[in-house]
Amino acid sequence: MQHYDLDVKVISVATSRHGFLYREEGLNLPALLELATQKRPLTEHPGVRHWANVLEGLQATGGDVLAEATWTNLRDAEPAMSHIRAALSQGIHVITANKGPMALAANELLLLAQEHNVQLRMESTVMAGTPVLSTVREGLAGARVRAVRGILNGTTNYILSAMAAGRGYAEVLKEAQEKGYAEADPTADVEGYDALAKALILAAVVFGHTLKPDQVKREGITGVTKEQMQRAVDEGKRIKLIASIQAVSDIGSAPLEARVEPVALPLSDPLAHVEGAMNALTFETDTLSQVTIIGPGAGRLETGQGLLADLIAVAGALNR
Ligand SMILES: NC(=O)C1=CN([C@@H]2O[C@H](COP(=O)(O)OP(=O)(O)OC[C@H]3O[C@@H](n4cnc5c(N)ncnc54)[C@H](OP(=O)(O)O)[C@@H]3O)[C@@H](O)[C@H]2O)C=CC1
Ligand SMILES: N[C@@H](CC=O)C(=O)O
Repeated sequence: MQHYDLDVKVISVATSRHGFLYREEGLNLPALLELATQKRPLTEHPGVRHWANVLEGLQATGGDVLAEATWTNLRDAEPAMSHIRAALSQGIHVITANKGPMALAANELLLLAQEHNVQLRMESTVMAGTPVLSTVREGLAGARVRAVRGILNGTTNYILSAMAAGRGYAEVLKEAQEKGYAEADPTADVEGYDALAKALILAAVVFGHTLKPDQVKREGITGVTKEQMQRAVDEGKRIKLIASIQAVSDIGSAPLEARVEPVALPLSDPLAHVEGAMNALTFETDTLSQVTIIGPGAGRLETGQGLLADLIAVAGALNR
């Protein structure tokens, strides 16, 4: 991190099986990874304090930044919601890849961050490390976004791309899970809930609106048959899971119309050519017409990139 003049010390690590570990002088990450690989308790790391309960550990210790990457829960966003609320209330900056709290309560949590004078950043929640949210926040500052439309789930795009090449659904889903693209429960991917969550996050970040999950029309890809895929290919089309949001009128705070559904796209549509775990999002703006961002939408390294960019942004603000 020399390039950024940044010296990062990881003082806590928490997981559901190992609880919350803390060492003020910093943890030895290669040693922790080695323990995890050997399926040994992380408490074997020398000199750590330990809490079985993550929230108790967090409240008893502290730090500058919490990186929240527990599993995404789109029903009530727990346990991440409690972790994020606790950290922000303690004056700790939060960076997160977790879609649950951002989909259900982005505006409320951003307000909480503001009240405590800390940052809440969430780049990885939409298109993993591909910089969509920072583009909206910084690159498109001042432009009016009228609509967004794109491919927001890597797992389903990976499955649909392979099915278009003649492969079977179940085999490819297993592959997407092995590659770390799918959610802990892949129903969230294939039934369109993950793309819906990202649409809710975009509604909050791009349009400043809080949409509820039942305000988004949702259809996943489990109903897409091999025959439909083949027919689309024969007609020069590709079936993609498309998420779209648009303001219903041009007036400032107009309500939004949002949907997630499989669509047969003609090859003249750039989204038809987005393959595998790649994602893409087109912003319809008043000043630049269309701006499209294409990049990896899933994967552990790709998600880590988004968290790293958020961490560097938080550190940059701390150093000013
Ligand atoms: N993978 C991807 O492509 C992307 C993922 N994301 C999001 O990033 C997050 C992490 O993804 P991924 O690493 O793939 O997910 P995993 O399901 O592989 O890991 C989730 C982690 O959360 C830990 N955990 C669960 N409950 C708790 C708890 N109560 N307290 C502390 N830790 C807990 C688990 O601990 P343990 O190991 O002990 O079970 C596990 O280490 C998810 O929210 C996901 O939706 C976002 C964009 C892309
Ligand atoms: N399961 C998600 C991971 C990233 O958000 C996906 O497949 O896109």
